Amino acid sequence: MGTVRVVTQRYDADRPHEQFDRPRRHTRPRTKERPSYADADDGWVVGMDRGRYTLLVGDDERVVTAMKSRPLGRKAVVVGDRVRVVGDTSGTPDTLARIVEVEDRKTVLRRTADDNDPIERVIVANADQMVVVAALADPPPRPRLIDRCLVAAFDAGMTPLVCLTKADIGDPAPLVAALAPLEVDVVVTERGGDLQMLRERLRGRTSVLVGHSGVGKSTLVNALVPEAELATGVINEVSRRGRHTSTSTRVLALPFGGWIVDTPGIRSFGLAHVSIERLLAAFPDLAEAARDCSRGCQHTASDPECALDEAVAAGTLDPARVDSFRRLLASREGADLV
Ligand SMILES: Nc1nc2c(ncn2[C@@H]2O[C@H](COP(=O)(O)OP(=O)(O)OP(=O)(O)O)[C@@H](O)[C@H]2O)c(=O)[nH]1
Ligand SMILES: [Zn+2]
Repeated sequence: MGTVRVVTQRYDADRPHEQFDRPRRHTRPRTKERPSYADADDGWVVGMDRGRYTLLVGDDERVVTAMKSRPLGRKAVVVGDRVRVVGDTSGTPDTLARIVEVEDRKTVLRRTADDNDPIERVIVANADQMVVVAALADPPPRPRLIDRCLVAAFDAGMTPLVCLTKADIGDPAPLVAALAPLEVDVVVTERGGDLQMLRERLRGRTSVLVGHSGVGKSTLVNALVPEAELATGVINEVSRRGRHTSTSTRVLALPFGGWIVDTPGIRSFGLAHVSIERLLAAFPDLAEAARDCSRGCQHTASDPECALDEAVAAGTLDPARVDSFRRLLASREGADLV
């Protein structure tokens, strides 16, 4: 299993533990009906493969294999979940622990329904940043796809970061200008360039990388996590079988602190469920202005008395920002492949 190999090959052997500003587990919301497992350990799901979960358990982050326990019923356990685990959590080879509780998720990234699987499913939980990787050339950028990824990030509750690759063969200026009104952070990379800006943005966070084929995701991951390359072959082998693509999501530890969630299985996002209100909430200034809209206003350019237009006319809102928001709203329709 690729996951175990990568996760165990962490760099922290020669680094003080404190330097890893990883998400902590101290807040553990509980619901009333849940049984309390006083003796359970806290775990973090970093990989899954056919019903077996790879967890990091305890402060020493032992790599433990676990299965779902019966009380969880049909509740899904996904990569990124914070869980409570009982049984043998020593991490000794050939032992199997049991996941008894799944903590409330801070963020959820959903994969769209498709012909093989008509249900929208959570693929990653609790990531705090989505890195939208897009090439400036070869393949040419697809601005609408970037917009769709941004909608998915806002909906999931993740901070978006756009990473524009291949600046050695393409000009970032037009895309950077198009993204500016959204106030999304952008980093630009190029062949042979250093990745310091990107590292700064990844440090201490749990980031999901998304982007369609050929944009340079693997190149980035391999540069950021030297050991990742080792596992790539394993992952590709798994994905090629087709059926298991969605189970090959893995978490990679960044040598400078933080984590990358590698999701080769994401082909498109389900955005149909994203409400106008949810998207609007990601734009506090627009949300404020839209409080003056009539009930049922869809905030599009064709809504007759949208308060966003009134605020633009009054000079209190940036028209480019309103246009960009409307562009994102419109991008929810359609089903571009990532
Ligand atoms: N010119 C240039 N080429 C790059 C850059 N980054 C990656 N490439 C090339 O782009 C091609 C695709 O890169 P990958 O890293 O395999 O892209 P990917 O997004 O992982 O694609 P999949 O593996 O298909 O998902 C490779 O030939 C890379 O060498 C860059 O910054 N500049
Ligand atoms: Zn409106």
